[in-house]
Amino acid sequence: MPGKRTDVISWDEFFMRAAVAASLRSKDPNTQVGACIADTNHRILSVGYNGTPRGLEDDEFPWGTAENPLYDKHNYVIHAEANAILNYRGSLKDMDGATVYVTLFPCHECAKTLVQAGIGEVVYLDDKYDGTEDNLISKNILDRCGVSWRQMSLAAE
Ligand SMILES: O=c1ccn([C@H]2C[C@H](O)[C@@H](COP(=O)(O)O)O2)c(=O)[nH]1
Ligand SMILES: [Zn+2]
Repeated sequence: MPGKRTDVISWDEFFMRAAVAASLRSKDPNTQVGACIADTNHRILSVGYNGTPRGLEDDEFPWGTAENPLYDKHNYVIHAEANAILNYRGSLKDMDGATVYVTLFPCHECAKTLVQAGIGEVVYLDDKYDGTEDNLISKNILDRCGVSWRQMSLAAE
């Protein structure tokens, strides 16, 4: 009898690759973010990426930053983590203790939202805003609220 395959990808890699796949849908020319929420039974609950709110045409959208807040993408884009939570159609109870896999370390607004949704762990790929005020606040929120965070990497193909 042939043995089973053993060189399968880990759960971490599986969920992070789902987050990366979601990020490929983002229209943001500067930073594409994907998020994948997996529960404690290794089930994917939801995925999301950074994009415009439904109804706001992302082809006509000004995807840059601007001094005038009216024309700055940051004031319009829904973040990947928020989209992943909002895309979920089940009970929020399912998110208790779940892990979010994100391609970018969550901002402080997302950190608050993740905490409030019951997420227990954040696994991220990139932390390109490490050390900024927003990033420090985010880490402070996660630490104080008992949400653990760790970085992982994906092997290049
Ligand atoms: O927690 C986060 C933080 C940021 N994003 C999104 C929002 C924007 O579309 C980009 C950031 O753009 P920059 O040009 O790098 O400022 O990333 C997110 O989805 N989640
Ligand atoms: Zn955010």
